[in-house]
Amino acid sequence: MTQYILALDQGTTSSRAIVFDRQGRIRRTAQKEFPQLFPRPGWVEHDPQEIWSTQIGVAQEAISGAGLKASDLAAIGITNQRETVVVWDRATGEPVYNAIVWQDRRTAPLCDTLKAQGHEDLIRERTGLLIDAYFSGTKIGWILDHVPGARARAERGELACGTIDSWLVYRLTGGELHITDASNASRTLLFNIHTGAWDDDLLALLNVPRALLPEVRASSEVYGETAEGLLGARVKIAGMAGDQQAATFGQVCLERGMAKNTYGTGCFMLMNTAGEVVESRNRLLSTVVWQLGAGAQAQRTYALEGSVFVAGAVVQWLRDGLGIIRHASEVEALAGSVPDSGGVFLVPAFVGLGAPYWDPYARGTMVGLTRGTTSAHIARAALDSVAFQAAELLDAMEQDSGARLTELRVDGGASGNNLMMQFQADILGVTVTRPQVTETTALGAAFLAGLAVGFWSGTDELRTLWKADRSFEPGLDADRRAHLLGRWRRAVERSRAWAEAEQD
Ligand SMILES: Nc1ncnc2c1ncn2[C@@H]1O[C@H](COP(=O)(O)OP(=O)(O)O)[C@@H](O)[C@H]1O
Ligand SMILES: O=P(O)(O)OC[C@H](O)CO
Repeated sequence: MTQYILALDQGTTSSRAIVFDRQGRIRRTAQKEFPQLFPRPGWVEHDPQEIWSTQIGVAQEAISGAGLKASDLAAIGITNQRETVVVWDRATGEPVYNAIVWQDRRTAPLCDTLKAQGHEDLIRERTGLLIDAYFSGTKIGWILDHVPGARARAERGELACGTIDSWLVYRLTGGELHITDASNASRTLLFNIHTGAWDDDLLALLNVPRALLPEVRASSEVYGETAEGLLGARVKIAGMAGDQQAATFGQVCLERGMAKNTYGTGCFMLMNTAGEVVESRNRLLSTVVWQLGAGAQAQRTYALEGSVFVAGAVVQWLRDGLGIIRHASEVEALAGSVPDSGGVFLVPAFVGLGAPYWDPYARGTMVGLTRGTTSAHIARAALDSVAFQAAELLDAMEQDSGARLTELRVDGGASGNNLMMQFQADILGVTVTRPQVTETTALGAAFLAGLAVGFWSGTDELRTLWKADRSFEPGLDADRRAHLLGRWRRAVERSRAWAEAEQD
């Protein structure tokens, strides 16, 4: 009997594969990092072949490491770094260019033009997004315009494009399926989140031929099987969602008003708004969090999202840029060696600022330094900055949704930092709860796949599988909280528009 689900989690810095059992517990994990390519300042690329080879490699390793065979798997679920796009030749499967990664800023000038032409309202209304180089649409246009012959080949239907989920399914099925799911499609700037279809006006605006695009499917359904010979037996591919949406599912935030925050490279807070697209007045995104059922039965659930570009990455900077720690895990002891940041505020706007500012020209800033400032104060300010950014997201989310949060569920690599999680609860004034399984992104993909093949009976069963590990209760009074947030906002103001000024 098939007792396991395999989740493939293709992230920004590594490919992971995790085997889950019926209790939602991890049986085996395999992970492999791959190179980040920075061909020019502000450009970030991945080699799509490397994405594929690391992903299939860890899948094989996880299955054999668990002492299993592919025939022991009930299904595979896929989750992925979002917005990153690949364009490839339909006949040969060869990419025509590297994957352009979500962090890549090369299309910022084009986005400025689209904004100046007044397209922001149309885009917000149809896609729930705003105009920013973060999303896939302008990246696809860039590849078509810069790879010789690509636009003509795309128009003749010879090329295919897709986010990383599409690319993996295409390769897993031996080129049989060219599909995506609604949660990934909703990050492209080309997808109408109300109708659940690619939008001709947006395709025309961004000059993307329809023939390039994948078919949009539900997040939980049997799409097909892995190709013969790939894993030893053919396995059903039955779940697909963008990583932040999958984490929301893995945290079983299934009710309206429930929210999760994932602390990885960046930090992404999503609040379930059920069947309603809530229009943000605070520059948050509205996004499809998952689609269950297809065709006339399609049921799309939406979320408000706040996207912060630098969270755990600020700790990497302390390690690699400043050299004040050797391992990310050392930051807690260093930051905990002082009672607070000693008045230092660090705004990690290394690649501009995401929500709610969306300022591509902001840059990192440190204020409040004195002769008494030490590396410990800087480490503390770095951890505080992650919590302050999340607090601004929650504030915006509560205003937009009218919901008052009682608990924030947290996950991701940096959520293991107890000092940071305690400060997060303090500065939010809300209980912060960490589950036993913090690999909730992969768990969510497993849940979506498992539901489609009847491995789990339904969402009620999933609710029983989620278990809290530790809760952090808020301990700051409201005045102190408001004071610290006020100072943080002053620091943010000092970081804004810096790169723009430099160009003048
Ligand atoms: N103890 C810690 N405290 C703070 N940040 C940490 C800690 N351990 C790891 N991190 C950060 O967490 C991130 C890795 O988390 P992960 O969820 O694997 O990210 P991603 O999926 O984006 O690659 C890194 O940016 C790292 O600096
Ligand atoms: O790969 P991660 O975990 O850094 O997530 C990246 C996000 O999906 C970008 O939108």
